[in-house]
Amino acid sequence: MYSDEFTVKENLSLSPLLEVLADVFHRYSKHDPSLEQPLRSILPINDQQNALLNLPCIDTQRGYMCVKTITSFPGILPAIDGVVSLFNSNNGRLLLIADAKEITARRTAAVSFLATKLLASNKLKNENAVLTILGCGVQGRVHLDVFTELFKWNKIYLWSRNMTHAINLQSDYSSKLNNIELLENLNDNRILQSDVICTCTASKEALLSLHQVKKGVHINAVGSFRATMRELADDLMLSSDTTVIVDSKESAMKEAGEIIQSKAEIVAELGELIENNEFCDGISKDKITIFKSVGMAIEDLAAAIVLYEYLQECREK
Ligand SMILES: NC(=O)C1=CN([C@@H]2O[C@H](COP(=O)(O)OP(=O)(O)OC[C@H]3O[C@@H](n4cnc5c(N)ncnc54)[C@H](OP(=O)(O)O)[C@@H]3O)[C@@H](O)[C@H]2O)C=CC1
Ligand SMILES: O=C(O)C1=NCCCC1
Repeated sequence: MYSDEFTVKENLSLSPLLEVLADVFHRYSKHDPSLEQPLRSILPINDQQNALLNLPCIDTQRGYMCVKTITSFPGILPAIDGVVSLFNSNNGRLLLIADAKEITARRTAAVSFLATKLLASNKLKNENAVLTILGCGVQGRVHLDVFTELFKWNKIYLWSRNMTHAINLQSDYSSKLNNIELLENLNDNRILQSDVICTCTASKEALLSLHQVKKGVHINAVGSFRATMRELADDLMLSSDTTVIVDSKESAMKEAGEIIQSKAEIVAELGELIENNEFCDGISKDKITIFKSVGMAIEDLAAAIVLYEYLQECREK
């Protein structure tokens, strides 16, 4: 079975995806032996900027194995291209090949939302909550999509290095959302109003420092996945007001520029927060929470399972 970009978009529902993501993140952080995920390989190509990535994992509890093979060519659109392959872990049969662009986009934004729910649930109870998205490429767009499908924000601010990209995104949403405003630069004081910020850029220099955000803000830092990339400044990473959570400690220490360069302490993995209300409730409202993701194979596995099982159900009807 092959699912193209359009099929993935139409059939990968967020609600079951969030459930399966929570389960695999929880089991990953518990070192559940039925879930195996080695470190992914990132093979740089010539100039060190482009890369071939391979992300495998096996989930014998659910009976699936998954491998995503993608290229990352920042600057050539789409920057990410490739496929996700899902197999049966009991008999080795290939079950599904799906477009990796759409799976990567949606599962990454869904993970950011899951982190926001766990670390900033108080913000999602506030009807005046403000969302800011930095970077209006594929990830910025899908973060806007997912974050507005799952929550009603009072105000949304968009910024992109190339302002036209932010204008285009605002305009594409104009029939659905009339509360989007543009930020012309990152010194704009309106960033200080943000309750949740998603940084979705391929930047190599910090875009956000401590003085640009308010106490109690939650940040999903999505963009960096190399030691040389970063979106957040050292003072933000190292402040005594900041709690840093990552998707995987092993991956973050190898791939997350902010963590490697600042040497910030990682307080926990996202999976450790699931079913741990004590930890989440214990984070003071004044704490800045940062969820730094680099991306993991189990996220693609979760998306491929949800998609495959839904498509099977449709076939059987
Ligand atoms: N954590 C995870 O799981 C995942 C992380 N990623 C990473 O997220 C980032 C965004 O991916 P994606 O949206 O697919 O890529 P796109 O190529 O679609 O978009 C790139 C974005 O980065 C911005 N950008 C690039 N360079 C700079 C810079 N020096 N300063 C500020 N902004 C910059 C661009 O701004 P503009 O267009 O306005 O110039 C654009 O908004 C990438 O680094 C990607 O590798 C991707 C998938 C999963
Ligand atoms: O997890 C992924 O998939 C990716 N992570 C970093 C950038 C490329 C895609």
